Amino acid sequence: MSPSLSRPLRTGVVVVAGGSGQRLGYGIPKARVPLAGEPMLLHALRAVQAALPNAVIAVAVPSGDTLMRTICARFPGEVSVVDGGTTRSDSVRAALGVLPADLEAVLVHDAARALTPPEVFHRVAAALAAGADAVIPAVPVVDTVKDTAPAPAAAAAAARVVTGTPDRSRLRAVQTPQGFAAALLRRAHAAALSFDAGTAAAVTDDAMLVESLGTEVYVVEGSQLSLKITTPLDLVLAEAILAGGHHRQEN
Ligand SMILES: Nc1ccn([C@@H]2O[C@H](COP(=O)(O)OP(=O)(O)OP(=O)(O)O)[C@@H](O)[C@H]2O)c(=O)n1
Ligand SMILES: C[C@](O)(CO)[C@H](O)COP(=O)(O)O
Repeated sequence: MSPSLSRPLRTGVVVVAGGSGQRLGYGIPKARVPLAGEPMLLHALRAVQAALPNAVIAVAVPSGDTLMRTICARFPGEVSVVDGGTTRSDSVRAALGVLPADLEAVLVHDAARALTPPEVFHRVAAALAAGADAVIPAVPVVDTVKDTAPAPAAAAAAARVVTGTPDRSRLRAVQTPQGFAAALLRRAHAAALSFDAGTAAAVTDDAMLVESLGTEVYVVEGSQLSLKITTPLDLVLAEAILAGGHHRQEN
């Protein structure tokens, strides 16, 4: 923990939009896929700007994607744009590189979480201002979750076998924006440059990098509205949320 400050922190927001959206299967980068008639990235940028109007924004887009750069250039607000990388972490690192060096806090947000309510950004920012160095939003896991392993060859009818049932009350499904003391996040991403390919591929969020430095990561309440649009069904849900005006009512 850092000392609590009674003023807002100088904050940057990285929006990662550099993925290809294989699981959505539109054949174009996911952040360009229309949601209620507008690219997902535009929804995400509006959410960031509405929640944190003074934040400096950097967006990682797929390398060479001029359409995504045009979306950012037309956005009413200053947005730096950078080519993303092969992995999500590479994209975060690239965007961090174009944010001002004197920021105190950086939030990292997925463009794919286009409907994140302002309250979630505010909870993360408030925890950082109160002295936390790493903060993630999360929601309780509602399914029963099993640990599994490949099934023995004799069990030909099933591919996997259950090895345990974690206590669900302790589990959380993690979302973005994830917020960090800026220097800590830069250090964590610099350290990740020395990971071997397997370790790097297993990194799915920024908190993992900070955890590997031994820093405590705090959890604040996320939102069901902050779903990550990953599959076609997620897109149907996001369209329904917008059509029904549900995005204006948190949780
Ligand atoms: N090399 C990458 C991979 C992902 N992302 C971003 O990270 C967020 C979370 O990734 P995910 O939703 O998994 O997006 P994709 O990688 O595009 O999806 P898929 O795995 O289905 O291809 C998205 O906003 C995505 O654009 C990125 O900036 N650069
Ligand atoms: C960062 C993240 O959105 C937190 O839920 C998630 O881990 C991104 O990774 P994914 O593999 O693209 O789901």
